[in-house]
Amino acid sequence: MTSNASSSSPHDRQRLPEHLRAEALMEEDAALGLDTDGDWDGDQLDRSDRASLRRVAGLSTELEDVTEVEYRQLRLERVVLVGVWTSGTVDDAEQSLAELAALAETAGALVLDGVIQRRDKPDPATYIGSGKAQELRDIVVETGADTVVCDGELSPGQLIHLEDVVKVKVVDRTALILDIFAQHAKSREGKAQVSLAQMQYMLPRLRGWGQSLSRQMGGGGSGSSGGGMATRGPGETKIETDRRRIREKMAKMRREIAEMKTSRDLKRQERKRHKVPSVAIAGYTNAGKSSLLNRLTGAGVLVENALFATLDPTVRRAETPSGRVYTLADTVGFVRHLPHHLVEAFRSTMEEVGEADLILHVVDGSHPVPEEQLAAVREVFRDVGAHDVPEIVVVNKADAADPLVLQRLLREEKHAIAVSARSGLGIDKLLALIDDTLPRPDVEVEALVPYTHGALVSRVHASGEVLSEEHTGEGTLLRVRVHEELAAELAPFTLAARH
Ligand SMILES: Nc1nc2c(ncn2[C@@H]2O[C@H](COP(=O)(O)OP(=O)(O)OP(=O)(O)O)[C@@H](O)[C@H]2O)c(=O)[nH]1
Ligand SMILES: [Mg+2]
Repeated sequence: MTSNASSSSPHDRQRLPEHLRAEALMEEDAALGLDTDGDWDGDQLDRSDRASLRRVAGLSTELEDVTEVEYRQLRLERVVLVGVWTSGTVDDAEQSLAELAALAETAGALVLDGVIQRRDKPDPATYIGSGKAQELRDIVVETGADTVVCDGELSPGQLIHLEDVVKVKVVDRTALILDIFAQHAKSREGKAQVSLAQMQYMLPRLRGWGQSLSRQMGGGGSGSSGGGMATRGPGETKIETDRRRIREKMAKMRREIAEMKTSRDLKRQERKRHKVPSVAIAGYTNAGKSSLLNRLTGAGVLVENALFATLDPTVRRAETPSGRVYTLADTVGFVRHLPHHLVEAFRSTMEEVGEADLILHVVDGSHPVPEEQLAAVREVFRDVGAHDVPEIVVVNKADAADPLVLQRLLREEKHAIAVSARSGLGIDKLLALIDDTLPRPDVEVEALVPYTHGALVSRVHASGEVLSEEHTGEGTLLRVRVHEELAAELAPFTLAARH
């Protein structure tokens, strides 16, 4: 925990509504004198320095037990963000950092500051370069941050070197996203997928995270504060045992995930056999996918102004205005530079998208450049073989969007529609569009089904399209459009059929 004995702990503050949180932050900043005018004397530096050293001591990240890998929480509290800006405009770089800030907040952190460093490429040793690392150390001291979050994936070596300079914990974007996923996964499968990805990420970094050990191995006789921890002699062997046990655990987890996938595949095949068309809602994180699912089906799915609120695929039954039944699946949100381990771990979940009959690609219309989100998501579509599924671009949050951005999107995207899951604007049109785009059952049948065959009539309702229905003395007179299999079952009662 931090050593700032302020009245409200950072944890209390995180649960406040956003606007209040900002106020609370300002209050505390004022109380700590952080809203400084640049006045800085040696005494202050000394004091903060001591304070921050205490923090480091409290942040032992050494693995006590292999199970910690699974349950480890980053426990981010007060963070400073740092990005390396290698290409693109300054706007791009700032947006990327703003997204990192949103990710950090989602993980429960308080963002104190963010800096961008212009470089041709990240520094191989310290990511931002040793001079900048020193400046970053100053910012860390000044703000009282306990963690630095880097906007990229750092090598184990970069993490260690940067930690050595800034003297607080350094994590990268990948670790942050993994942490959010770990907090949000609910189902057994989701949890297993996340811990597999976490272990994969941790494996080469075990030494880096066990800070004292890394110093000992690399730094020689620096005699730094970590030396007293009980990892000296047999440290190397312990790490090796840890690695082996993690590998074994990973293998076991892979098998479990494969089994869970099998049972999900069976369910999906079952739906396919019944020819129920499937629609997948996919898109960038926080675009409003779950809100749209709720709006379209009345399902009570968790909606949160947080990234990656949804991690487990939710499948709901829905009906088109013409009464055709289809399944509607909510999916994991995507984000730029989704950590490779996660794409791998969630491949099976994302493959559902590839097998859908239609994708509702939801994009946040109130974002300044929704095109970037569209492109990032399509990259993942390509990765999981979902590029040839018909797609409707659903530009959501039309209520809050810039009309010019909306116009631009609707012009650029051929199969697009603007809606607001919140206000309901455009939802009727979207429902009609889904109806038009979903594959049609292909046989039109007229049949008189006796009342003793009520179940057959229900199935026609569920998977076919009922054009007319009349209850006569002899049974239900149906004019319907159904797929071949059902047409065969209706055959005994058929009056007329045409293709
Ligand atoms: N203004 C506005 N806000 C919306 C609309 N639809 C959703 N939101 C808000 O956007 C935020 C994210 O909504 P979700 O439905 O959780 O988004 P999601 O795409 O499922 O997000 P993840 O599951 O986290 O990837 C919530 O705060 C919603 O209230 C809309 O039409 N207009
Ligand atoms: Mg969601």
